[in-house]
Amino acid sequence: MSLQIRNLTKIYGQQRAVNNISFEVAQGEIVGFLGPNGAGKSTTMKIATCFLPPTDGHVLVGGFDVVEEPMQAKRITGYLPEHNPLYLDMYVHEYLSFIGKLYGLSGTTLRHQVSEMVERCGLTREQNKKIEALSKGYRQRVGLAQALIHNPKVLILDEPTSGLDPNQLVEIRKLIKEISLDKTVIFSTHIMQEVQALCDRVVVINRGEIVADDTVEHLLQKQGDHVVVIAEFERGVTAEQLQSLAGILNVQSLDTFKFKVVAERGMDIRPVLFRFAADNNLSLIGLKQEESSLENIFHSLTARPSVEHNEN
Ligand SMILES: Nc1ncnc2c1ncn2[C@@H]1O[C@H](COP(=O)(O)OP(=O)(O)OP(=O)(O)O)[C@@H](O)[C@H]1O
Repeated sequence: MSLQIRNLTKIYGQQRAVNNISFEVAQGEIVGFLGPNGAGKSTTMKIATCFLPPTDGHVLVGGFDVVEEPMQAKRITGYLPEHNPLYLDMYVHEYLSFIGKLYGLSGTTLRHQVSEMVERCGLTREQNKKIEALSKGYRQRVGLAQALIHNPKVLILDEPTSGLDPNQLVEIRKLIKEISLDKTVIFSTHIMQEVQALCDRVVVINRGEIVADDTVEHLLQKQGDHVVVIAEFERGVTAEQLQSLAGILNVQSLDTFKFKVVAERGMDIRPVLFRFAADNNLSLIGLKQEESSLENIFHSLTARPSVEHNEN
């Protein structure tokens, strides 16, 4: 079952938080939803899970429109909201049963689903504890277990690994990978290794607009079309001077005398910069070629200063 976002817009008061975005997550795909703080990820996810109405556009979950057919859409959707809200007074087992009942499960089916989720999410030893007594990582597991209790076909996870320690991070990622095998999954994150570890595709949103929708492999290849060098001089150089050197496509100022220099693939611009420094009697105090990485791609796609869209 797929998730389709079609020309979706959300306006809060004066602010256009999501601006006419469209993308699709196909059945069986795991898609990473990336973007800087305030880009519109949670808003999109809240609309896709029927927690917020859209201002305009449509979201279809397994073909069901979340505004026209919310009950059908919710039945096949599992949602882990940002900050993982839980009833801390409840016991793990009791809480999962409660959520299962909300989804209409009862009797043997309910008992079976609760035990299965307790086991799959590694909660066997914790199931009789109160949620308030659990560590952050185990609370996150409870959050995932509740999202999965009704065996949803579509999983929507909002920052499922935020705030976890490195060990828990690896475990929760492994768990997401396992449970995702037969599901359509979209999850938001700020961690690029996570995207590389888990995703088939990434959708990047910036200031409410989609700025990339591609496979991780493609994005890395695209960045590989250019060579990026960070050059730092001791004094007296301008971006314009560097820009005028042969073979250089673009120069971005990072600090007073520190620059990000972009050239075409296959060209080593380090000797050019070195000669420029020697000819002008300048000291070059740093010269480093950057590896292509998702971090760099994310940065270049979303680096513009955050300006809020206003409706007037
Ligand atoms: N209920 C609300 N009322 C008014 N503005 C809101 C509301 N919820 C979100 N916003 C604004 O909409 C924009 C998008 O917020 P959203 O929470 O969707 O971003 P996000 O990409 O999930 O960010 P983060 O990575 O920080 O969680 C932000 O500028 C935010 O302040």
